[in-house]
Amino acid sequence: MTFPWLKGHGTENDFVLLPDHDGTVHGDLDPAFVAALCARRTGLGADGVLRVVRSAALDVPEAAASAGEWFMDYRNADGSVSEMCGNGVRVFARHLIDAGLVPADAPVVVGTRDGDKVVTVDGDQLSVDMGGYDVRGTSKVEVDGRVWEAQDVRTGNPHAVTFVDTLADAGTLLRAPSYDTATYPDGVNVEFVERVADHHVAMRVHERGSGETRSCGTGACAVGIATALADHALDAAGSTTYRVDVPGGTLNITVEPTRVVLAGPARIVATGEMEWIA
Ligand SMILES: N[C@@H](CCC[C@H](N)C(=O)O)C(=O)O
Repeated sequence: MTFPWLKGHGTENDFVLLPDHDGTVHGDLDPAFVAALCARRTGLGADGVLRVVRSAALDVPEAAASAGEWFMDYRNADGSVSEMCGNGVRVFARHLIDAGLVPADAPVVVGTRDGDKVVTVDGDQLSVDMGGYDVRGTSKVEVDGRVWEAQDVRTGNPHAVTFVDTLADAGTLLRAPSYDTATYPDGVNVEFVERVADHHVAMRVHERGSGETRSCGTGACAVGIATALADHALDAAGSTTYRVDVPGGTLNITVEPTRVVLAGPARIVATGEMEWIA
């Protein structure tokens, strides 16, 4: 059986897109198949999979509640499900526009397991209103025997944001940092943040289900929120913007009291028809 696929990325957080408009091609999307597709040496290689499916064709409550025609069925590289992917939803919207599945001149509503997200396009920048966030307490994360305090920030999915002197402190990140399983019973994405200048930071991330990646949109939002709060930077209008450099590029994060907006480039780089024979 052959089926369509695309490859895309947002600041080098890369995805295989699987158009499955009526949910008839990939069934429930087998986690083992996702992991095989994403494998860097033996598959196509990706940080995750974005299944492109009509909300009406997917039997999950968030799809039933969505006002958007299209639902981003997101999976991590190990096949696990996550609630949200900030870079993924921007790449997803890029595809919908390029493929003529939505009008190019209007905001794109995308259903996700974290609720509907609205993506707008301005030149090569795609911005997504990520909606509300939740700042909780702190816990510890550990890498190679070094322990840091981490801020618990929820941007649809769980994040532990750690400020370090230099990003090299995070070591090779070949294995997941240790974290407090009572705080994060479902696992966590861990961000390491180095200050660069006023309203400008750099980060590395170890993603739950995908390992170290070159960028993480929800993670950059969590970093923007944690840094803005640490800096008491919300201005009189209650809004501030941080530049967040990731290994794969630059994202801009606007933090407001009740929502966060993620902006950056998102590209489709290849498209084709696949026969999976592995
Ligand atoms: N890279 C994504 C986040 C993907 C989900 C994450 N690994 C999780 O399990 O929560 C992004 O751009 O936000």
